[in-house]
Amino acid sequence: MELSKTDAPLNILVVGLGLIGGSFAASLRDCGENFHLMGFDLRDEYIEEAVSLGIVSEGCDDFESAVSKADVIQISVPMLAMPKVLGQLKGLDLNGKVITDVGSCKGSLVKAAQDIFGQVPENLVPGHPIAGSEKSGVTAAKSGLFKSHKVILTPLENTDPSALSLIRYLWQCCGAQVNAMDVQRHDEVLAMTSHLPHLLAFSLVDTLAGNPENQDIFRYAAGGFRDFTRIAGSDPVMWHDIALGNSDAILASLDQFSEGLVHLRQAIVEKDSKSLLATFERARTARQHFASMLERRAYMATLNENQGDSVTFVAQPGGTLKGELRVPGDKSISHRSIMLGALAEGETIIDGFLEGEDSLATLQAFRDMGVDIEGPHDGRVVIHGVGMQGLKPPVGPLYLGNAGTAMRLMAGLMSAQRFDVTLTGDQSLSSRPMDRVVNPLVEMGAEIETAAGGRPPLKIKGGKSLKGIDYEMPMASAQVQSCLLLAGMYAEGETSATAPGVVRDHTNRMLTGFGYPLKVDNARVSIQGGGQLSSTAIDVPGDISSAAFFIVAATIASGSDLLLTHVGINPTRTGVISILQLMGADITLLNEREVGGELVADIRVRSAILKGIDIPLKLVPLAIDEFPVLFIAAACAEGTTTLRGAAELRVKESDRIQSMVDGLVALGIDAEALVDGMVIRGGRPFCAGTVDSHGDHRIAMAFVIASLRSQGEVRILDCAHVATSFPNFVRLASRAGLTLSTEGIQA
Ligand SMILES: O=C(O)C1=C[C@@H](OP(=O)(O)O)[C@@H](O)[C@H](O)C1
Ligand SMILES: C=C(OP(=O)(O)O)C(=O)O
Repeated sequence: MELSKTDAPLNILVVGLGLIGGSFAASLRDCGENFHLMGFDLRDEYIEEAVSLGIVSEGCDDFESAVSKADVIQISVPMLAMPKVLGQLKGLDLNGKVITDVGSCKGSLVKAAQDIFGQVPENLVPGHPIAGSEKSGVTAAKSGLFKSHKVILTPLENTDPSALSLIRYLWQCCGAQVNAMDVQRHDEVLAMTSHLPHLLAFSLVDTLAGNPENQDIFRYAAGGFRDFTRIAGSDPVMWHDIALGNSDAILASLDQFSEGLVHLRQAIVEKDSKSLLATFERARTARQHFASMLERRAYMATLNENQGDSVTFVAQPGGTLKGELRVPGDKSISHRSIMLGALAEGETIIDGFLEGEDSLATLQAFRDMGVDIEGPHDGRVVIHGVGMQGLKPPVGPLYLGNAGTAMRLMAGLMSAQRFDVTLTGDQSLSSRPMDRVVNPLVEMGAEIETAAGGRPPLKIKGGKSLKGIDYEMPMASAQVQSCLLLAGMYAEGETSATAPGVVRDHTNRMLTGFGYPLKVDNARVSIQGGGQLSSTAIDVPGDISSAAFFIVAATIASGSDLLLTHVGINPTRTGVISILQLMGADITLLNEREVGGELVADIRVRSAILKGIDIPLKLVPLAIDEFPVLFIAAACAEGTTTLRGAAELRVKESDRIQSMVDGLVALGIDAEALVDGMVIRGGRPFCAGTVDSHGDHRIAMAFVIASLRSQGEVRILDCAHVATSFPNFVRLASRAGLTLSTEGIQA
């Protein structure tokens, strides 16, 4: 049924003028469309109130005549009263009308409709708005209650598509985000996310209220009690109906919860600190992960909802870098350590793990697939590996936040599992190309559905047998090569991936560390399927990509002398050092050593006068993540610096060529974008100004470094994502000698 383009209004009858029914009517009244809103309720005073508040324009006390006038009938009565209303509707002419409801349990509604009508009518669209309040009644009704809230519709196979689109449209008019879901899935999900917490709140308050000390308990109840029990003020009749209406799913989730509680109790009895800390930490990270997943944005931004993504860095001009710093763990190695540790037999202990959002997203994804992971606690993570075939199907999509590495590498692993998986990410990741991994994986026998243009989400079918391929990669990407090697562990025969040039080789090194053999022949890496991984200990060195900001900082800030300790100097990652040395930088590697298969050194940097260069093509993949800050170095160098062969920069967390050119120009630098690089004519100071990081962590940090040579304050917008790779950047930068503050929330 389409909304007609005639002047006649659409007649909408709301049956049950409580909080939800009243708010539905009020929201439609205010949306500017041509609706005639009618209200029916068994309580006359509710009808009168709804009319006098202007929530409906017609109060109806005769059900039959109200239904005869209605085009849409919205049933908003308590769950257990639904069958009665459906029974009354059965005897009436419902031709051309659309019926919908707002009940919290869809299974019982569908069953009642089946019992009453013989089969669920095609024009019945079951619905459930995920919004409410602990207040009830028509006086609590509020236009805007559903704005930006989710509404779940659970159409059946025989549901009339035009009825479904009309109901979808009405909820959209209320400002809601409408999703469709299977009836059973809806009830299971809601049992866990809504029904269980409500029952717990009711039960806790009831238990404490029965305590003889209750006066004092309630008088001194602090924030935790208030937060936890707010929903115990909800409508008892409604929750009685829900408890009985969705009893199977609720009992299952209550049992699961009770099991967790018994565990927790036991840990306290036994003074088992390890178990208590592990539970609390798992819960805390999961809470942060879910919060940002729901918002599809950075964790830090969700910590303070009022600030949204609007974290601004404010960097004051000048500064000198002195002393010693240790940057956080390597992001590439951290991702891989979780993946291989999870699939290994036995316990893998990781030290120096990067507690940044990207690697935490990988960690959470493996927890979601049933892997028991302790920590991170001061960089230590303990993974109880489940073996090559031990992952379990996750209950929902795996959310990978901002992390391209996580999505591309996991695409390889997930293509070989027995179950279906969907990989999703935030706005930035959702716009990055995935066909570079999807195409060869499909060639190996994987089945993967992407969104338009080969973008995420990736819907990966389980139960496929993969076959080894010999793949010539079109771009120098470690993510593509690693993805194919990981898939290759599960494929029949040999899988080879040849990169056009040198790419980072952490996967090769780590596979060797886990006892999985592979052949490396220059840029061609081959792996034989069917092997095993044996757990190991991993010491993650500091991330040279994070150290790069301070290497450039100490180079361009006069009088600096900085020591960066325990930094990974894997030769496939040191392009930034080679390029800066070609420009004249004073960088010395001290105390070079090998730690767990990776080279590590302390890096001493003293200020130097830089000159512009043509960046050698062969160094480009070895410095691919460091170009944002290298452009800052180039702006400080005398003469022209030219970069070519770096079109990959256009498909990182932002288009890093455009983001950097825009920012450099805004700060008075002569910079020009090329299709695959940039020309910078350097040697002048940056002027004061504001730049947009476009939510890209490396752009944000690069412009902080520019402030060392600026004539005034540099403001950098949209910096929350710095937490993806460098969670303590502001603290370390300030300690090293920059004057940096944040507006919004603390990074
Ligand atoms: O394999 C990895 O860990 C990474 C590879 C690089 O991406 P490409 O493979 O797209 O070059 C790099 O930019 C990314 O930050 C991490
Ligand atoms: C490109 C980067 O990471 P990813 O591809 O994992 O998002 C980066 O950290 O600069």
